[in-house]
Amino acid sequence: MNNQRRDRDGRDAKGRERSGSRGRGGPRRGYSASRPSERERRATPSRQVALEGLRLVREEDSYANLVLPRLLRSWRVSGRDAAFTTELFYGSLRAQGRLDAILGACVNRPLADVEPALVDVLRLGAYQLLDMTVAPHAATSETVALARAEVGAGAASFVNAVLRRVGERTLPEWLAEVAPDREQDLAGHLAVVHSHPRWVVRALMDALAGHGRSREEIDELLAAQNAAPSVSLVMRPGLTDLDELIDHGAGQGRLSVFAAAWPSGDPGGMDLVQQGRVAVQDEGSQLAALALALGADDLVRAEDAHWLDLCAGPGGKTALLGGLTVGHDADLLAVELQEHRTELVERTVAALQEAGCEITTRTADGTTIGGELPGRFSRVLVDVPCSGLGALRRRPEARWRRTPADIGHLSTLQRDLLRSALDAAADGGVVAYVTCSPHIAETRLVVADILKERGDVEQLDAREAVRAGVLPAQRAGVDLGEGPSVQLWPHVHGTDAMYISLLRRQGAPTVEGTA
Ligand SMILES: C[S@@+](CC[C@H](N)C(=O)[O-])C[C@H]1O[C@@H](n2cnc3c(N)ncnc32)[C@H](O)[C@@H]1O
Repeated sequence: MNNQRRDRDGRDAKGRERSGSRGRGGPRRGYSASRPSERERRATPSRQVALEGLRLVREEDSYANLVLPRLLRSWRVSGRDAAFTTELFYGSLRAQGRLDAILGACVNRPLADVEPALVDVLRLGAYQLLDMTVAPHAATSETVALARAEVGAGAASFVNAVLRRVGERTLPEWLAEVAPDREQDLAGHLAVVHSHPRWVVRALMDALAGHGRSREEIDELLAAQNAAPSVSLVMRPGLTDLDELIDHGAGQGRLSVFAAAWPSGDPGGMDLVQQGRVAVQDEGSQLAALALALGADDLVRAEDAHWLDLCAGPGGKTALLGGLTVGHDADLLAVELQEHRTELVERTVAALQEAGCEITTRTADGTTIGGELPGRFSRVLVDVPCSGLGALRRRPEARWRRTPADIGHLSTLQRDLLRSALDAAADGGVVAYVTCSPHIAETRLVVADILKERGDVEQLDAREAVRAGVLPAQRAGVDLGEGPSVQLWPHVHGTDAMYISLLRRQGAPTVEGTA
């Protein structure tokens, strides 16, 4: 199965893989036949919820960000307990590589030989001891109790012995012992210290250099990828405004003209979110959509009547584009390969459609749209499936799932989608090629290859177009690099590492009456 599809697309509404499972055929959990929801509820189930979340991510390949809210709801964990569980669960996933290096030094057999469920318990215990402000005796005794309840008495004494060894040193002391020497093996050192796979560290260093920044920024970048992102909201164009959001407790966004900042917690209960007038969306994603919907106004040289979103699910950028078609008197076609994701797009844009925006959705393979509707669209967004290496803040488990082989499969699909997007563009139409990965093979190399291959495409300077979506007060100060494409970074812009390249088609055949 295509890894990209499995990881990004092949899931049900609960975030579980639809078919096939990484856990299938692997070691089964041997400690309890029942799921937490079937077991006796405990007074403070925070750690049980975190453990069950780790199991679902490991065995069922679930997305952490979909699993956790569901578990918190079904276990009725809220307030400070929910905050504790969230930090423990996400933190243990992010720190997994570093924790395993430390645990490996405390266990007298390879960690790979320890039952996976027990490794999950050990990770939770070690994370509390080394990364959280939990009192050491509480961290150890609670984790031992968790092991006893979930695995058995023998497991409890094993966990007790291992965590006592872990607790003998602080995190810096452990890193000094288990991380390779920085001078001799920089990538290996950073991989342990910042808990990223070694190949990802290398790819990100290459990405920094390839996008005109310094490799020296790698520590800052990796640290930013490990920080929990603040919650940013997007206002659907025409459906709300900042004053209304401020009345609901939000603050002004940092960069995007459509952003608002949510102080803390889950904004999902807010009426504006439930009505589809506001949603959670990273400001980098907002800027990518706005670069095309607002910033390309002076770049489009075609009749500006038809817009296309070629990879639309779940519809976050579709909604920004769709809401802004109104001011341009245009319509928007949103294409998505996976039917269940087309349904998500439909839900996302429903309030905009009710407000009169002409948005049509369609389940189709985007690589064929250029052949089917050639030369029709004045603006095309192609937000391609990618490795997601720029969004690790919000997908803590993704770094452990991806492999270098994924990049090869993905970059072939990315090229095919970009070719189709360009074929669908009218003469003078603008295509925005977007990824949430800074990997050079998914960004600059894709664009460079397509530019080499086609004589009907010119690359535009995306910086001014991106700037058009930035709040006026920040415009002068925002560093958008050397151009012509824009690469955003968590450690520089506080956004996901979105890549945005604008291409204009010239000399496309004019198509009359294509529908
Ligand atoms: C990066 S996501 C798009 C995110 C979306 N633009 C948003 O802002 O919510 C890429 C999407 O492309 C879809 N996709 C993958 N292959 C595709 C194809 N051949 N044609 C159309 N869509 C495809 C995936 O299912 C996924 O929903």
